[in-house]
Amino acid sequence: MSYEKELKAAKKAASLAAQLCQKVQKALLQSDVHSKSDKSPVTVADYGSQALVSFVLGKELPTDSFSMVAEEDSADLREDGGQETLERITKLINDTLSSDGSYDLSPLSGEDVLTAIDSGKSEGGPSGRHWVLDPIDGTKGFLRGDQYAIALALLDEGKVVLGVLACPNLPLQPIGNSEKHSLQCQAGCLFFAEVGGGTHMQSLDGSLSTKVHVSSTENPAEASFFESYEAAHSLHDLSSSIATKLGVQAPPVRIDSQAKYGALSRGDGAIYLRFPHKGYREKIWDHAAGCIVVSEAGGVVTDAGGNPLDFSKGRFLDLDTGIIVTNKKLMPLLLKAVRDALSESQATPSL
Ligand SMILES: Nc1ncnc2c1ncn2[C@@H]1O[C@H](COP(=O)(O)O)[C@@H](O)[C@H]1OP(=O)(O)O
Ligand SMILES: [Mg+2]
Ligand SMILES: [Mg+2]
Ligand SMILES: [Mg+2]
Repeated sequence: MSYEKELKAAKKAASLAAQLCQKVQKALLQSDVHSKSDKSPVTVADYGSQALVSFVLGKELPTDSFSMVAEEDSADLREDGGQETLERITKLINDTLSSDGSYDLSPLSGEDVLTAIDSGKSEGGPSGRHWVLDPIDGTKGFLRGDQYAIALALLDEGKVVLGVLACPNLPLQPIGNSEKHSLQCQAGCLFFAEVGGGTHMQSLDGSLSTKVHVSSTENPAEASFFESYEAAHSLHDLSSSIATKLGVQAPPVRIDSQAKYGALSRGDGAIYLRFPHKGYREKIWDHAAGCIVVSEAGGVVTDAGGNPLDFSKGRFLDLDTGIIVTNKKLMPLLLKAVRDALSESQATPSL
């Protein structure tokens, strides 16, 4: 089955959401940042991106029944004091839509925006089609002026069939350890993948796309690895122990968000290690788009036990310990290094 029209709609939605986020990141005001009940940050751009993606998918695919599993909801915006924030979000969306000019419509109201945000409340699951959206993945990176991604995927009967990653601060050229990238001179990258069709990358301002492939290295000594920038999101000591056991020589490349999956899909590094602190439950929107972008580029994404990620279980991933990503040749060696490091860390709980 081809998902051509769905992929076209997803690329349009993620690109417009990226424009909205870029606008906010350029003029970021502290008043645009709020704390959610789990103390994680959320900004007008997270809400605006979610509403815009929902709105664009509805416009581009008017005949499809619409179900979406997305990170944000409108509860905080509906509370006393949320009105001013909602007005900012509504203006951002209307400005983005009117400068794009694709749709002939009257401006959206605050109520339209709340409804669009709440269209992301689906539970997903093994049957039917569900869009899966992280409107800003890596909000902490976004606030620091670093990497973030708009991550949109489509689940069909429990499988990820397409994924789009808009990475506004990721340069088109390969990234490595040393460079600090300037935000001014870049258009950013759009990665997209459809099941059986490979992974492609283009610039967010619409250049021709190129097919990308993961690194083909078989030699761990030549492989560099990605991990979270935030130590609170992934155990850096454990990654370092895995990398040492594997024989990786380069220091970790630490960047925020699913931009790591995008960078990996074009061979910037060969490995991604993600080991959240005990008790953290991974959400499907944090991996669905990244997972297909890497696997269609020839990579493998599994949990720490070597099992493929199962996106059919609802809003959460139900997995063994952590997530690891690499190419097919390195995966057996990586799995062994992970097993060894994990059993050592259980013997030495400070790791
Ligand atoms: N305590 C946590 N541990 C692991 N991941 C987290 C935690 N809190 C939030 N996240 C999510 O992890 C992802 C970022 O991970 P990374 O470290 O790879 O940038 C984001 O999806 C972020 O959510 P959000 O979408 O709100 O930014
Ligand atoms: Mg968040
Ligand atoms: Mg996220
Ligand atoms: Mg998010």
